[in-house]
Amino acid sequence: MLRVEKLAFAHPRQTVPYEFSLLAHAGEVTAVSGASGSGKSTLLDLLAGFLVPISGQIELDHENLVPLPPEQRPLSLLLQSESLFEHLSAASNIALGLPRHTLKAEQRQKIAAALAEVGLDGLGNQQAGTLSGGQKQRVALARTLLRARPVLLLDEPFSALDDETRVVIRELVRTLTVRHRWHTILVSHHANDVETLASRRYVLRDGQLLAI
Ligand SMILES: Nc1ncnc2c1ncn2[C@@H]1O[C@H](COP(=O)(O)OP(=O)(O)OP(=O)(O)O)[C@@H](O)[C@H]1O
Repeated sequence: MLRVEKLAFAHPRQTVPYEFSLLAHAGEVTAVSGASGSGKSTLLDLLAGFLVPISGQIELDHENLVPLPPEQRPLSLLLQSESLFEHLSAASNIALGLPRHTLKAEQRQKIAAALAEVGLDGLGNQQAGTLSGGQKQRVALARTLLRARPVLLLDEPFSALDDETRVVIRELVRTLTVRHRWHTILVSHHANDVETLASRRYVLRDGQLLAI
């Protein structure tokens, strides 16, 4: 379980600090919605370690994550339009999720398995810049698979997709979350995404997360 407890933070000139508390379970999508400027990105930045809290806890299965720098935190971040290296192949982008010392044969096998799992069989050699928006999100999810980190942070991950692709990628996120027991935190303005995916929901209002 991911437990955020009274995590406090204030931006410069912010008079009343945020105080975030949240529970997210393995194998479930936990949604956070809220008005523009309510602090959703601030929450994700705190979880990812890009911002340092004043006080409070972030615990994953009782391990305190607050002292860990971003690269050592057991989480992956997936954004609206994924930052792939466009000149590299899909497979090379996915390989970035593997530890550096991984042997070539093992790399090939793991990349092929990840490509198959996200429905991109046979597209490993295609240059990332030539993939569709949905295919790019699949590549990003495949990279996340290989990173094998138990927390997935999603920041409006479906916003750049057309309606049909959105439904398919949403289902893929759900399937992978359940299969790999990820603690998936979805930040979204879209009621439909929240309705269809989330087991737990919070709304960010007046600097706090309210369970709804
Ligand atoms: N570096 C900063 N310095 C000062 N204030 C900041 C900084 N970053 C964000 N803020 C302010 O903190 C508040 C929350 O911003 P944040 O980006 O977390 O909101 P959000 O809910 O993600 O908004 P949106 O949905 O529009 O992306 C806003 O009022 C914003 O102006």
